[in-house]
Amino acid sequence: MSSVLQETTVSGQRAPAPSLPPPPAYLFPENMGPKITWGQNHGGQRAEHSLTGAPGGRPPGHWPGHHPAQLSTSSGSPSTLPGAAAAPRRPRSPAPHQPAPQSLRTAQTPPPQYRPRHGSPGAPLNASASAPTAAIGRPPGAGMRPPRYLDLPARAAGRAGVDAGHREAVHGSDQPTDRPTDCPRAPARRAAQSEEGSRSRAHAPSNRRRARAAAPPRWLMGAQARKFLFPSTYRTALLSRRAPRARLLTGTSPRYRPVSQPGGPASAPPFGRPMEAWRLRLRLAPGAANGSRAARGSRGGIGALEEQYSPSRWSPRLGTDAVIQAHLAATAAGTQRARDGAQTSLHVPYGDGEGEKLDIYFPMEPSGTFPVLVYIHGGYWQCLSKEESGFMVPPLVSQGVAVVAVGYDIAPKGRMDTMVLQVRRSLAFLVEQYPGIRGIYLCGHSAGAHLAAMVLSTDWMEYGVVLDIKGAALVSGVYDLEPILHTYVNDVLNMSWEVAQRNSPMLYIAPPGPAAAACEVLVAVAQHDSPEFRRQSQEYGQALRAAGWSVSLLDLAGVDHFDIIEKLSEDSYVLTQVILNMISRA
Ligand SMILES: Nc1ccccc1C(=O)C[C@H](N)C(=O)O
Repeated sequence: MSSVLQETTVSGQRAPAPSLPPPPAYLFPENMGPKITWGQNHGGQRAEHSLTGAPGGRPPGHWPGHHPAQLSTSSGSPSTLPGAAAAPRRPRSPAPHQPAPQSLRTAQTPPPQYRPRHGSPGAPLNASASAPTAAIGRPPGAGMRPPRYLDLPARAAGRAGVDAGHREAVHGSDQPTDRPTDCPRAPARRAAQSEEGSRSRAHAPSNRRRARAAAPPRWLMGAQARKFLFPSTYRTALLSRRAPRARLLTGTSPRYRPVSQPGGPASAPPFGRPMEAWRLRLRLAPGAANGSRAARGSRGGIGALEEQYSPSRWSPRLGTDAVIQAHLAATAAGTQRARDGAQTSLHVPYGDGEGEKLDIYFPMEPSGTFPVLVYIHGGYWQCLSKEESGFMVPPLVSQGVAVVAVGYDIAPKGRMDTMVLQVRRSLAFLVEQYPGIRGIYLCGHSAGAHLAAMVLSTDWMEYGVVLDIKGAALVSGVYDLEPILHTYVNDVLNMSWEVAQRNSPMLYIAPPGPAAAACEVLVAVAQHDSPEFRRQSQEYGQALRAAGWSVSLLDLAGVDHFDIIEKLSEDSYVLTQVILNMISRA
């Protein structure tokens, strides 16, 4: 691979959309004024190899509203992925779905009139490594480094404008983006619809009635699905209702022994230990109990953690709800296109369970044997399905690679242990049933990257097969589940601390076995993933490498948590090319 260091991100500037009827502001609190993007320079990063632009020769700004694909990788050393502490976010577009004239500009610094909404995208992945507060008050012999994610307040110091961004998000004069769309197969939502569908609609506000003509009404959805899919809308309600999570978790985890609650007796720390500084950060600021946003918000503690684990809040492209809707739409449409264009075997059962099915997309010109890319979808273990998991098929099948989209039982039906087991079993099934497979490659996104990483740490003896995974692309994944316990994501997953531990690939990194010695692992993360997601990828990649795996860390510029994977539907996307390269090299 040639060695070209990227210099600048060229960005498209969107014009303000023509005036649209104003929606109730509370529906879309995240959408703010005109959108400007700016890029970042990864100079100074030790990059073994890197790519710039679209391999297909498309001009910068080819993807509507996207940066040209850029990638910098670091495969030779456990170096830090480049951050972009100086690169602020662009404010919201009033109508992101409007065609955007691409006036190109390069910018190293943000225009002064724009404040970052969530601080620094692409913040250095190791920003907290030297946080001096980390060790304060640690009891002697505890021998335990506080989890990095609890350094959020310290790291938030570099996130100028977070609070301001929140205030703006809540009180700003917002403009509509897209209507809410559905997660087409989300069981929680389906159940909610059948359960509530017969209720009278007379109580629906009239503005929602209008939206109903084209989209299922959000008030018919179950609370969990609503919260998950429309985080910005739900957030306000959530803040006023929910008990502080730190309190809910107390006692469940040895690493999370209760801290004294606000107003509680500070002089009587639980378990007779002095209170540790990092635990104190789990305390909600005074006033949290009455649900004030300022108290629970983004200044640290649980509020900051939830923000870090809400990928939609970090996208510079679209508002929180809109980016999720766009993701659901893009993945579903892409899958439909793939099914129309490829030879398939759909809904092949790999187990007895209803959800234990997989879709196979065969290569265009099948030869006797072919490599297979097994795709494991994301959706925070509670959304999406294999029905939205074929969008990356066309560029792969045209190059002689089969694709298998694995279905698994998402929460609440599926528990974490079950999901991991199901995905592992699907792999065992494949090698048993299809001896023609010439090499298995994994690709997982987000929660799917977590599951793929768990597959990497499988002892296949237990499954009675010899499984030779030749490569894995782990895209924007979560590899340590413990922080998830403290966020809304666990409301549906309901993981205990033990479950989170035994399903954290970060804690089960074994040296590659003889079969895995040649396995190449790509750990990819988006520039506009949250610092926590970026940290997780970096630390997992480094840990794998330290254990002897062959790892490439990929920091993809100009993409967020969602389009980092959506764009696998494009031949010219840099990650598509990297994956195809990985497969052809083996
Ligand atoms: N990964 C997803 C895939 C599909 C639909 C939603 C998600 C989310 O992660 C939603 C999360 N509540 C967020 O704030 O981004």
